[in-house]
Amino acid sequence: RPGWSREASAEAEAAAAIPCSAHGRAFLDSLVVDGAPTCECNTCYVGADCSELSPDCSADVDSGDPVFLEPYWQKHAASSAVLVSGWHRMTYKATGDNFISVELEKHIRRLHAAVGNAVADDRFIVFGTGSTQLINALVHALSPDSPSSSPPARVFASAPFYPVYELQTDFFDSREYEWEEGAASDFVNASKGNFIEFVTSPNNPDSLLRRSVLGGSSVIYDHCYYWPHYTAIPAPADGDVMLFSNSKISGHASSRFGWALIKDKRVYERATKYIQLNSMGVSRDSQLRILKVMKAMLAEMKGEEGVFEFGYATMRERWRRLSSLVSSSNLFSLQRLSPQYCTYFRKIRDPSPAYGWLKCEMEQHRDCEAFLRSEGVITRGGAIFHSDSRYIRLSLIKTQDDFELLMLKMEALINKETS
Ligand SMILES: C=C(NCc1c(COP(=O)(O)O)cnc(C)c1O)C(=O)O
Repeated sequence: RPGWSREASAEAEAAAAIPCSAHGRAFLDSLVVDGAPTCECNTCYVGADCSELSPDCSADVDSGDPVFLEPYWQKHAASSAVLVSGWHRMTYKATGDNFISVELEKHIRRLHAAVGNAVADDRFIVFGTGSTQLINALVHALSPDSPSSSPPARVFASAPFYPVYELQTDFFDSREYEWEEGAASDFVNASKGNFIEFVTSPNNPDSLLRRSVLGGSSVIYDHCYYWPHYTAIPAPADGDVMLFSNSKISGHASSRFGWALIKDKRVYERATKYIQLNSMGVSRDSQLRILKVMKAMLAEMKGEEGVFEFGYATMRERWRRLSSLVSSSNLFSLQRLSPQYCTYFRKIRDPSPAYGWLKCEMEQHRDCEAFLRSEGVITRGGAIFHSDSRYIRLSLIKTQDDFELLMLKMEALINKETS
């Protein structure tokens, strides 16, 4: 079958060549008009080629949609592309047990070793459709496995926390576990009960490095952001249960790929069974694509062209600009982050968080989300993270257009309020 890939390659190159100004792109599966994929524009940009900026359009910094890395992959087009034949891996089987690609597992372990952000050697691994699918899988795996004879596990996180932990625990509503409201300190002295604590480090929404309040073996460490673009890596994470998401590493949230590193064999077996019953593993097409992306990241590791060097430079500059603007007025304040030694970069590195955790300091702006929305900035309100409505989260990981629009609106707002 020589030359069978020529048509697929030509199709992909043609879509990539469709001009969408610097404010959009066309994909192979974009909406087709007159026989060709159409441009998908960044927020507020319109027109066939995304070249027009809509007047009075709000900056949208609500979701943690990691598109800030798109330019990196456009620059590394050749090393990150993969061409899928029509007969590629049609079987349910993968090369390893539990629907796992052996090569992808190998590369994940190489990535942790190269970055030094987690102890992976004596850990089992479970793949998930996004780390989102693993959140409830791990709660199940850490809960009592005979709910009729033991009380449900008490699941909690310290505010402000990523709301999906509670939303899933309530939604799946099992006899094995239940969500506990309240501050972690409420539980520290409680003797009874099997606790499951979520510890997000760096945390979403405030990007601070965190430790467990309870300690012990039933802590789910969510290290979704524990990578050099967002934080210093002081030492390899060494928790019994650690959750990672490729969405925030390479930016490919669309491939829905995450993994858990688990020390205890029984916990690993229960999480694996959950994934088998829930989805029979992660799409093998996604595993193939993420394998190619990981190979590309590892090939450029520590070089000028590394994804972490690119990501850090981008996020550090965004934080520098935002924090400088915010400190120029007394309307707002941001979380305090200080430079810290990073074992990956082998230097003290500046803050470069994925999110700004902004407080509206004025009494009249108590509902900070509503105030900023009225000024043309769409954010995620603090109450969603079980915090005060005086706080809002600003996503700093979207496109450069999104960040520039945010800065434009914030500058105008600060100038107006302080003139
Ligand atoms: C997209 C967003 N969060 C993703 C996320 C996830 C889910 O990521 P996945 O794309 O499902 O792997 C898990 N854990 C934390 C702490 C997260 O922040 C968000 O907060 O806007």
